[in-house]
Amino acid sequence: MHTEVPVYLLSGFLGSGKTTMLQRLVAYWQEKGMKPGVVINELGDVNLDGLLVESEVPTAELLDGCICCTVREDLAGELAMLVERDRPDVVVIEATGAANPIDLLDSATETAMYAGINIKGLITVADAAHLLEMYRNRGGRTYALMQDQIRCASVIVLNKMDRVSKEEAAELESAISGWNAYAPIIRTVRCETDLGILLDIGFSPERQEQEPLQKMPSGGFAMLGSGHEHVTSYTHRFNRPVDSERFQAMIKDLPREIYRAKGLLTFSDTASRFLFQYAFQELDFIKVTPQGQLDDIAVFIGEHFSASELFEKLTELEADSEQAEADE
Ligand SMILES: Nc1nc2c(ncn2[C@@H]2O[C@H](COP(=O)(O)OP(=O)(O)OP(=O)(O)O)[C@@H](O)[C@H]2O)c(=O)[nH]1
Repeated sequence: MHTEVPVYLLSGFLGSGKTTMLQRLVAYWQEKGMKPGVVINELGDVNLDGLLVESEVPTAELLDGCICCTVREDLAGELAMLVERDRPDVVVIEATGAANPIDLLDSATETAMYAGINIKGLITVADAAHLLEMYRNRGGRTYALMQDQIRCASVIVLNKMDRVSKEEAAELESAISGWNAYAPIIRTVRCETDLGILLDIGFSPERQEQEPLQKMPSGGFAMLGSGHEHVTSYTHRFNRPVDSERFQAMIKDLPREIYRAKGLLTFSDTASRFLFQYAFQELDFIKVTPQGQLDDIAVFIGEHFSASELFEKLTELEADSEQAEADE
């Protein structure tokens, strides 16, 4: 007889720190001698987050669409297959930052009916600085989506505490408690926290009995269902290595409507390849050695931005880099 596999859902707006949390959870379970499985959903058509998860971890990918709508049916199939094929002890599903968690919960709960899994609950990771800005300016669909993600959470990880003051954190916590009075709030930098405590306080059986997953403060549902058709993505495949400094200058100059970008790049002026991450005006690089043949690629995500303008800028960057190299 198989026991049910516990499944945790990981939500949070684009760039909030979900993959950072996913890596910590995987390491935590592995340290305990468990075999975790992961389901990764990306808006673009390549799995860049997968590069950050060790290759021996059983992984299912849902690319080029969002769990809560276009790849909804695939989630059920992929999750059931992962459980059947790899027999993980625990599964974590990382949704795209644009996912509406209610639809995600709905889809996962449906799968639970036949796939031998037990949905434990939802961890929502929030970028404290980004959320604060949205909270102060109020309004907009991004803000509504961030609130939805918090409303549905079993536990809230208030991440990027290095980017807000103590007073701002307190202001945020009081706003968050107004949206979700039940979920504990855990303050973190780079999602670093005692995961034993996080999983315990967020998902103990007593807690779930008192507060079923979909229970939200009254009126919560009225705000939901906004969808995310306003969020668009553009994927660029590079034809040649680009100059790292020119690339950074281009990223710094991106319009505000583009709030998230990530990709895998070969620079003309460095030896190794890099995974770049751009989230809410912060740019990060991680050295990577991808397995197999992976092209240089960048995915840009935002609201109502011009893909053709971006395409032109990137093509220009490639041409400039080629010229700079020829001049050397
Ligand atoms: N300053 C700061 N940066 C952080 C923190 N946590 C994560 N980051 C950085 O924020 C960026 C986005 O982190 P991810 O974990 O990829 O975020 P995500 O939610 O998975 O992003 P999407 O996959 O686009 O939804 C990366 O460059 C991280 O290194 C933090 O606490 N403080």
